[in-house]
Amino acid sequence: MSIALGVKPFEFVVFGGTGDLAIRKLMPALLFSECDKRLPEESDIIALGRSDLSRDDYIAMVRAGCVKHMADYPFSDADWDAFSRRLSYLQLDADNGHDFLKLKEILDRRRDRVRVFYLATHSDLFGKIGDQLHAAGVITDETRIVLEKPLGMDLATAKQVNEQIGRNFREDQIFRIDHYLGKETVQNLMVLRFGNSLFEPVWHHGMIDSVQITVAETIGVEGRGDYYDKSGALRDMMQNHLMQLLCLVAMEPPAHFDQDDVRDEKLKVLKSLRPLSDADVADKTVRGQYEPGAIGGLATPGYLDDLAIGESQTETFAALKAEVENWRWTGVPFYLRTGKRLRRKFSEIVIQFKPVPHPIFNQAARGIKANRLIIRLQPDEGIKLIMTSKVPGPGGIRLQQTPLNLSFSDVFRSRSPEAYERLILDAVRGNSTLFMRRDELEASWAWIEPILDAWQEDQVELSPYQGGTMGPNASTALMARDNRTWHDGEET
Ligand SMILES: NC(=O)C1=CN([C@@H]2O[C@H](COP(=O)(O)OP(=O)(O)OC[C@H]3O[C@@H](n4cnc5c(N)ncnc54)[C@H](OP(=O)(O)O)[C@@H]3O)[C@@H](O)[C@H]2O)C=CC1
Ligand SMILES: O=C1O[C@H](COP(=O)(O)O)[C@@H](O)[C@H](O)[C@H]1O
Repeated sequence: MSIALGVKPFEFVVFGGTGDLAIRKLMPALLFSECDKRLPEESDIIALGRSDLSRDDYIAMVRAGCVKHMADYPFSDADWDAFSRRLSYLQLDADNGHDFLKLKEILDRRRDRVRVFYLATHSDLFGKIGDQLHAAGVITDETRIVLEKPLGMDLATAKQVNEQIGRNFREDQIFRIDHYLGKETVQNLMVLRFGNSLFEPVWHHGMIDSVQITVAETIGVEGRGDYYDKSGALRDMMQNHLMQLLCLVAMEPPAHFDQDDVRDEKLKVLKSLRPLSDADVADKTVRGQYEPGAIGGLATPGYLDDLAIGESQTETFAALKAEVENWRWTGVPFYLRTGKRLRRKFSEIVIQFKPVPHPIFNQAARGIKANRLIIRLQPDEGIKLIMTSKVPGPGGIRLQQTPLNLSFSDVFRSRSPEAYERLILDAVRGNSTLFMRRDELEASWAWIEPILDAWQEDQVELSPYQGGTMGPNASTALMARDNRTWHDGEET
């Protein structure tokens, strides 16, 4: 491997450098890039936080995080030495303009480098940090700002943050991250659709019955309870990751794989979503909260126990039915669900095709279903096409569902990079194809908003579910009303 193409020497400045995201994801991603020799020699990482830490303290903190979170791919001493030489720590409070002048002093020593300000803090600090960076005079032409999700808590606050950031940065300098877009399999979804001639001709309401998107987690809130209890599954996962996946499945082929064309097409999908009335929210959405249960034979606490609180109306599970109102997708429901403390960790997109128009093999009598394309995002990344085949034998024609299976780990034997590795380097490059544009983000909030409002007013009951199940009964009922069932990731 050699230095990643188009990556110029950079200063990577992480606000929230002591936080969970930085320690668990960002630093390991940068270290992975170091191990792969993708980072230019003259590039440094400056972590910022309010904690009073020496450089050595901070380096020890990052090392412990990398050892823990890169356990499957241990790094060498030489890689660690090269990486840790790049690291420094500066105590900085977003409220303190003087701290930003100290940052400026450091940055002024390396004026010619690309500057990436990565905001891994709560989004209510974004506007203030942008203003402080401007006041300190550290925003150059070659500066990018990366904004973590969720950006805002609803449409109004998202617009407000966008306005605040827009005061100091041009849109092409702003990188709104959704780490799902950096996942290899999510990018592969675009390649599957637009790099093969096979799928596009069948990718429409004439051939497709329905689409399911599931992001199931076994973990609970894992020490992020303060954040999570104000956010919930709808803001934490649905508004961003699952909506982005829906866009990638539903969008028209862009003319080019570039930042404007791809994002224009995703925006069109969001604008085509059928708006939800109060009655729709009651009928087409489900909110749940996990109770004590068991996963893989181990007892798991309930959400209230995890947070050590007596009461909360925050959802840890969300499911909904969306409809894309355009020529391609008319009449095709998109079912989306996500939740914590579910039976298994898996993320997948299931394209359910329609049955053959005229059955000659008496499929129904044999329980044979129509074709299904299962795009497995994680774990065991791959693609499975469920086909109907003849069981070998001289007797009559007996049918069986069989998978055509493409496992990425079998075919591509190299390590599959973490989403943040790709996205961080894309931000350095200034390539925002895999980041959300302002209009896209706001369109997504606008569609979700009626659900947020109705749930806030308790118009949809918060249904409990046992940890280790696949969510509340109401989620099964959402599908059953349409004579469908969730695909729980276990069939052939
Ligand atoms: N953790 C995760 O898995 C994910 C997180 N995110 C998003 O990333 C962001 C950060 O999340 P996470 O790391 O979990 O949060 P944490 O609470 O773990 O970390 C917050 C960070 O912000 C810093 N901070 C807080 N207030 C200030 C301030 N006034 N001035 C300067 N720094 C400040 C803290 O510094 P210190 O403690 O030193 O004061 C700390 O480094 C959030 O927006 C979250 O939604 C997105 C996807 C996944
Ligand atoms: O953004 C988030 O994503 C993680 C799930 O990410 P994955 O890459 O492990 O699928 C989720 O746990 C977290 O709550 C959320 O903020």
